[in-house]
Amino acid sequence: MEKAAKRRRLCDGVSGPGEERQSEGEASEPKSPCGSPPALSRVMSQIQIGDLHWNKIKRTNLDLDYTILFPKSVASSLLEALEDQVEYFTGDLARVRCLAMAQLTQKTATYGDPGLTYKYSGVQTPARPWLEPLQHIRDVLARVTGHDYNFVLINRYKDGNDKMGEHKDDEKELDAKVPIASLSLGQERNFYFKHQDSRPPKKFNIEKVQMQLQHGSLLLMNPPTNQFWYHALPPRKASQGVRVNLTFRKVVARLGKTDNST
Ligand SMILES: O=C(O)CCC(=O)C(=O)O
Ligand SMILES: [Fe+2]
Repeated sequence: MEKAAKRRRLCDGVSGPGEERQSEGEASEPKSPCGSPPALSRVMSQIQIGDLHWNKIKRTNLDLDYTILFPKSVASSLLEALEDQVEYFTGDLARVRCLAMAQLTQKTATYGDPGLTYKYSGVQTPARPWLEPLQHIRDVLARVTGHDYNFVLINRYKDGNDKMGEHKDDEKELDAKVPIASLSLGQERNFYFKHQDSRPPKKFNIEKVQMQLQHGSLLLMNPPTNQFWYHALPPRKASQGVRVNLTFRKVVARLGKTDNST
C-alpha cells in the first residue's frame, strides 16, 4: 500500500470511544498526529509517569493494572512507525505457528536482546535486534514498571476477523515475577480473562473479566495471573481497523539453553 494512504487509514482507524476517554486530563498532547510528528524519542521521554491514571482489577489469583500510557498522537505515531518497520514472520515459521495454535490468525514478530529466543505456542522463536521505536517503548516501560524487559512479541490483527484464542503466558522461559506488559495500538478490541477452573471440565463458575483495550493503552498482567487465568482476543467483525499489540516480557533462558520439553 502507498505510504500516505496507509498513514491516513491508520489514523482514521483509531477514532471513536477511546479517543474521548483518552483526551481527559492530557494537556501535553503533541500537535498534528498525522502531519510531521515530533521526534518520538523526545515525546516519549516527556511522558509523565506520575500523571497516569491506573485502574486496578483484582480477583482470586488475578491482578491487572490498566492505564492509557500514550496520548492518541503518540500512539498513532508509534503505530505508523511500527507499520513501516516491523518484519512479520513469513514462510515456514508463520505456518508452524498457525498449526501450533489453531486459533491464531494474526501475524507475529519478535524482537529483543541478542541471542534471546522464546518458545511460544510450541514454536521456538528467535528475537530480531530491537527497532528504535521498540527501544523507546521499552525504556518508558522501565520507568513505569521498574522492570527491564528484554523481549517483545508483536501481534498484528489486520481487522476484526483476526483473533487470538484462550491461552496462558506461563512459559518456563519467562521470569514469573515480572508482569507481562501489553501495549495496544490501533483498533480498540475486546479482551477477556477466564479462570482455568471455569473451563471444561468446569469445576467452578467464576465470572469472566472483560475489558476494552484502547489505542495507546497498557495492561500489566501481574503475577500470579498467568498461572491461573487464560486470556483471549475474540473476533469482532465490526471492528475493521488494524490493531498491533506488543507484549513485553522478561525472558530468563538464553539461545541454546532453553528447555525443549514443553
Ligand atoms: O493481542 C493481545 O492483546 C493479546 C496478545 C497475547 O495475549 C499474547 O501475545 O500472548
Ligand atoms: Fe497472551
